[in-house]
Amino acid sequence: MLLTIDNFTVSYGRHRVLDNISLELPQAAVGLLGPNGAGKSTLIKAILGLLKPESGNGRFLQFELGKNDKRIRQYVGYMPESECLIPGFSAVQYVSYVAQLNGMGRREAFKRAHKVLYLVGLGEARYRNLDTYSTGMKQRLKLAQAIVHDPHLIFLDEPTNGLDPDGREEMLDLIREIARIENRCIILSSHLMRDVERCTEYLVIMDQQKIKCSGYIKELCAGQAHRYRLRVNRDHKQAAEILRGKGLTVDHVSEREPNFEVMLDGGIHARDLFRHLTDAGIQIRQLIPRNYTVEEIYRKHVHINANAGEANGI
Ligand SMILES: Nc1ncnc2c1ncn2[C@@H]1O[C@H](COP(=O)(O)OP(=O)(O)OP(=O)(O)O)[C@@H](O)[C@H]1O
Repeated sequence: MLLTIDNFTVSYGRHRVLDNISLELPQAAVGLLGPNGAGKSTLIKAILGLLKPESGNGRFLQFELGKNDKRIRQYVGYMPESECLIPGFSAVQYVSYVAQLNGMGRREAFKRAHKVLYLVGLGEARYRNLDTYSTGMKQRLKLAQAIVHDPHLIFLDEPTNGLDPDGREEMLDLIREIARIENRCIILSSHLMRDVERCTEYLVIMDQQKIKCSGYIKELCAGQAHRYRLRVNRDHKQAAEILRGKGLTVDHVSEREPNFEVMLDGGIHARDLFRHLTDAGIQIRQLIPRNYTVEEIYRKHVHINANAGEANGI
């Protein structure tokens, strides 16, 4: 296990943000998904020892949380959501400074700083004063300081915040590249489903101070029992009507593609579909189990009000 948390409770004053949560994370690329204010950043800070839980304990690799904070931070990189840059520094000064804070010697720190700045695409701008950086460049710089000491686990808190669509795609590509490095795990916290879907394989959904669900995305999204996507050779709307007329549940009839979804339950078999449609001269080209999307999993666990769709990346 990468990380285990048992009965963590964290509050800001009287405001409880994590309520007795327990979690086990495998060595994987993990997506931490939840609406604004769900407690994602708070969880990360508590794991890093930046906030003290009122109760509970946990382990990161072989280290007990809360007792080995300095040691843990050598194995962990953190790209915070908030601004963490030092005004007046150049990028190379800043990143090498962070490397030294993580215990690296001065020479080695500068060497690594140059390397990671090239990796995140800031090689040409590495001597520039970071106050002159654009938002996209600052996000890349925050990523560079998180990986400079080659950590085992990298926390990425809302890494695409403030980026335009191109910048966002580039950042997600970069994260995927970094996550592919052997023995490297990431925990990507976001309220944007697409970011999590693009970069991670294991999902944790948080809402209202609780962990609502966790598991490998593949398993969470595995086929819904009885629900199939059906593609036909022609006139799929007529095909859908025919099956409805036979008492089957049909929905998601596509406007553009010749397909729709059908439930095979209550004693109805695939052969019945073939029979009903062949009688009307329509052939079935494909019949495949329909998987959940991450969005559907999310909606199952998190109440989304009508105006929050955009904020949740839906
Ligand atoms: N320093 C603080 N003092 C008091 N309350 C805080 C503090 N930091 C966060 N909170 C509150 O704790 C709750 C959880 O905040 P947190 O930042 O952990 O959520 P989040 O899931 O990371 O949200 P976002 O996606 O907006 O970053 C929110 O209600 C927030 O207002």
